[in-house]
Amino acid sequence: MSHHIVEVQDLRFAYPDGNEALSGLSFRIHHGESVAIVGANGAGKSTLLLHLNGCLVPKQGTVRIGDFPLTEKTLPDVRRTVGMVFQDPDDQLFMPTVYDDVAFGPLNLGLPFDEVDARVRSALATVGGEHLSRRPPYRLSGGEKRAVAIATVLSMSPNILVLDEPTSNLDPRARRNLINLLHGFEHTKIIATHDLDMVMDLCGRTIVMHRGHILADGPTRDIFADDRLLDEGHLERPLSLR
Ligand SMILES: Nc1ncnc2c1ncn2[C@@H]1O[C@H](COP(=O)(O)OP(=O)(O)OP(=O)(O)O)[C@@H](O)[C@H]1O
Repeated sequence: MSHHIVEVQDLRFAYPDGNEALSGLSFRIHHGESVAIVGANGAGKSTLLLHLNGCLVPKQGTVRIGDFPLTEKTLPDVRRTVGMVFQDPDDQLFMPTVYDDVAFGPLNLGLPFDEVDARVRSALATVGGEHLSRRPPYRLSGGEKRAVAIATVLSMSPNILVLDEPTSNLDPRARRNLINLLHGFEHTKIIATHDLDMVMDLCGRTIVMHRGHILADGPTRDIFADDRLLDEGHLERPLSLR
């Protein structure tokens, strides 16, 4: 597999109403990097992430995941490689029980039942959610739903984890647990977030988006030390740096 595990070149995207959300983005992310995507509301973060696991297939520009250019044909390969945790866990949980939700992906891969069961148990244990196994997802709290949504992705053993606003609506303890969990995930992580303190803690590299463009891409510490850049990107220094 290519060591440029994610490669985006001149990616452009407009929603059907003509709203241009991505105006020509290019970057490469290597295996094992932990990269934050930050920027004001409407900067294009979620739209970019949707292109990384093929929820949106590039029409202008290219996305490469490892050895595969992302096209309709390579979608199954890309989805096996990239695990996407959506902004709203309700978009990810739809089965009658937590167990069924976490088992859904591995079952679809055609894995034998024992292997599916082992993956479900391991993924739920990783997020501290074994006790939720038989519960209906719609009855869980926001933080519990988030943990289970992450388990549904971990059970697929992805090489790349893409998370959209993973700490939103989490209480401080749940947020800390999630950050610890993500520290333990050694593969590539790409995280869109407004939680700049989490970025300081977790991501060595930060990409700043502004109105569909990349405003800056570099070491997180350098980005957050640049007041002019923060101002231009409508961002504020993380609390831990004030
Ligand atoms: N379904 C849609 N139809 C039309 N325009 C959309 C749609 N979804 C998003 N947009 C627009 O695309 C642009 C980028 O939105 P996007 O959700 O990617 O931003 P974001 O950086 O993730 O924002 P936030 O921080 O608020 O989640 C915005 O101008 C937004 O209004």
